[in-house]
Amino acid sequence: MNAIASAFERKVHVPLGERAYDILIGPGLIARAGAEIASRLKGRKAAVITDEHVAPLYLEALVQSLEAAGIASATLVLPAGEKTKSFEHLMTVCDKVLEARIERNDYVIALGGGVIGDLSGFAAGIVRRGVRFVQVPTSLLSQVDSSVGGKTGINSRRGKNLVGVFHQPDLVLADTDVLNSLSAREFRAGYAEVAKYGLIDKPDFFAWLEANWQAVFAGGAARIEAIATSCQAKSDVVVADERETGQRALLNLGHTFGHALEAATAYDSSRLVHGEGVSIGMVLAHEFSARMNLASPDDARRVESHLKGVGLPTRMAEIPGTLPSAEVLMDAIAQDKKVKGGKLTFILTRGIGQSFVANDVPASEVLSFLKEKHPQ
Ligand SMILES: NC(=O)c1ccc[n+]([C@@H]2O[C@H](COP(=O)([O-])OP(=O)(O)OC[C@H]3O[C@@H](n4cnc5c(N)ncnc54)[C@H](O)[C@@H]3O)[C@@H](O)[C@H]2O)c1
Ligand SMILES: O=C(O)C(=O)C[C@@H](O)[C@H](O)[C@H](O)COP(=O)(O)O
Ligand SMILES: [Zn+2]
Repeated sequence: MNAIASAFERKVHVPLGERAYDILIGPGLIARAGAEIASRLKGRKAAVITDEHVAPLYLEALVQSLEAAGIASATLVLPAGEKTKSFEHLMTVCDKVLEARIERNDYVIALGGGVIGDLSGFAAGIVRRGVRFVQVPTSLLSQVDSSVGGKTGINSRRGKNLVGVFHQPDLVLADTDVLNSLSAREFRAGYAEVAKYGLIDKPDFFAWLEANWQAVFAGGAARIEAIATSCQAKSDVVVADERETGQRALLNLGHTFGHALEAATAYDSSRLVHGEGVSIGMVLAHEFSARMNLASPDDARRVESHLKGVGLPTRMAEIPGTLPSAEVLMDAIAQDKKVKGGKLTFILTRGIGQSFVANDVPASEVLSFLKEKHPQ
């Protein structure tokens, strides 16, 4: 059992009382996963859930590392892509966890991106009314966002992430080596959520990204720095408002529009992936804020210029295929979990790094804005 950390490793602690946990970020963590889990937690059985892209690359190494630490594992390999966040696959995961006789102190381990993390975390939250959960995030998006904070769930045909529970992980192991096998498109999609933290309330981080994004894409110290800064930013927000009764909604910057676009493309990852929807959504949120005279249009131009510069889509017109009408997009927005008393909540901004939660946003303003921006 080798539990020696790399000199580059970073740790972010999420201080949530009895639900507190560590996020370890750095190279070589899959090989050390068994040792890290066994040194912190008691269970000796795991159900490892992964997808068909990640399994051939990293499943065996994880299973061996668990075995070396005395943790026996059952494995389940699911299809890759957003459509896997479904009731059908939730049943398959729950059944695998029960078949493997995972007890409450044993683990569900999610090895993969946010799709596998959200789905497996949901299963871990409901099987036996909650078993332990370890995240081994393998996409940039899952390392900077979805593995942290305990939001789990699946999509419904009525909208994105509409069925789920809060279930915090017990440990997050973000092995930065595995990002080298991620496609350029998926790396960019994850980067949208990194930029999001700057745009919420860290203007200096956004400026740092504008200057250093090429180093972040290249790997090495700048990448680890960006991941650790993102995890710390997310942890701070989650600790202040774990169940999104208020300020956690800031993490939804760009998501009200983005989620409507994901639903409008029927969660077809070949047309739009989550981070791309967030990129387009963040530009729309900045433009809408300018239209409401809350922010300067220059800020929206700056956001678009950076996201476009790294190769992300920033306009609805860039989504392949035909989009439904602005009215249909509004229907999806009406299902958003932030809606209160039928009134829309949006994350708007007064400028770069000055986002705020706006309740009671007039639906008529949003509709006419969407009609203006709609490509067809
Ligand atoms: N729970 C949360 O707080 C939260 C936060 C943000 C996003 N999300 C959710 O996360 C999902 C998006 O996550 P994602 O972008 O990771 O998508 P994903 O899980 O679909 O992963 C993206 C693609 O990359 C592949 N992949 C993952 N790691 C790889 C690796 N190391 N090498 C090669 N291929 C790899 C996957 O197989 C998949 O094809 C969405 O469903 C979104 O709603 C949840
Ligand atoms: O953790 C959060 O809170 C977030 O909003 C993070 C988002 O990046 C993420 O996409 C989340 O799944 C969206 O949550 P939802 O409640 O809008 O479904
Ligand atoms: Zn997101």
